[in-house]
Amino acid sequence: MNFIEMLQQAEKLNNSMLCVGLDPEPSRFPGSWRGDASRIYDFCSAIVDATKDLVIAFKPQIAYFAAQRAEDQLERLMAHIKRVAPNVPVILDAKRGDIGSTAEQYAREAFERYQADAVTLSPFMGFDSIEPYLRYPDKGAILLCRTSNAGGSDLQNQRLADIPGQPLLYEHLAQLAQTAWNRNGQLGLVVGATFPAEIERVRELAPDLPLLIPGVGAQGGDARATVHAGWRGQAGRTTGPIIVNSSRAVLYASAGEDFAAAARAVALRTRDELNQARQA
Ligand SMILES: O=C(O)c1cc(=O)[nH]c(=O)n1[C@@H]1O[C@H](COP(=O)(O)O)[C@@H](O)[C@H]1O
Repeated sequence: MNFIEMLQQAEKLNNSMLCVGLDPEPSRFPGSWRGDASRIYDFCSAIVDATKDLVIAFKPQIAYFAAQRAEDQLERLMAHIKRVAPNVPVILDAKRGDIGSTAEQYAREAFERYQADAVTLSPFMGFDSIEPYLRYPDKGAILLCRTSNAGGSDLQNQRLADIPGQPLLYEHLAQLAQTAWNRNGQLGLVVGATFPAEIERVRELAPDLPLLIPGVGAQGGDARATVHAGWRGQAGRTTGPIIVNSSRAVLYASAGEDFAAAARAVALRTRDELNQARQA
């Protein structure tokens, strides 16, 4: 089963568009685990166990592991997710982007070492920096397009005068990902929940692609507006799935021993809020 099929299956099985982001910060761990980087696996696997029936995907952010010299714990966590939630795809958030020969190594890291089902990529270096990931036909490659941060506008909202129609950079990217770059149907796009109008524009330009939408929860993105802008059921359209990520709001819902139950409660509430927006 390829990444897109896995997404469709998990969406249906768990009735969910919610992705729980795994961004472990030891300083925010509960009780006696606080500050202890050796507990990263224990913390994340408890979150996975508590939410695995509520999500369309999990998204570990590699920097949180690498910064703590905890890559071995990330390997164990990936294996754990495959064991306890084999139907839930895992997106390794690494935002890689480099020349082809180096990209080959990053692709090996994501897909062979960590066994990720998809990886996030920065498309700034162009198609030959993306192509090595497309050699893994069952895997997904999700390109940054219109990111959730304020500085995303610095480049992504610039107009490209030399391209017919003079699109904004993020619009051009969405168009390329929907068409010429999407050789094997593996691509997806990142669009921030903090910019619903841009989600709608990307959805217009890339109707078939999965959209990874971070920014609900801690960054204040509106779940309802996100679904209205990006979900497939609107106005009779059939479009790719949306994967709405929340990390800190779920992970750190409680600083006490009840952290996993509290994470589950927030994940459940967010999943239901997203689902309700499909009806309204
Ligand atoms: O690619 C991403 O996942 C990403 C893209 C983007 O535009 N904005 C963004 O916040 N992210 C990631 O999504 C997560 C958001 O975390 P919270 O703000 O805690 O929900 C972090 O892991 C970010 O690195």
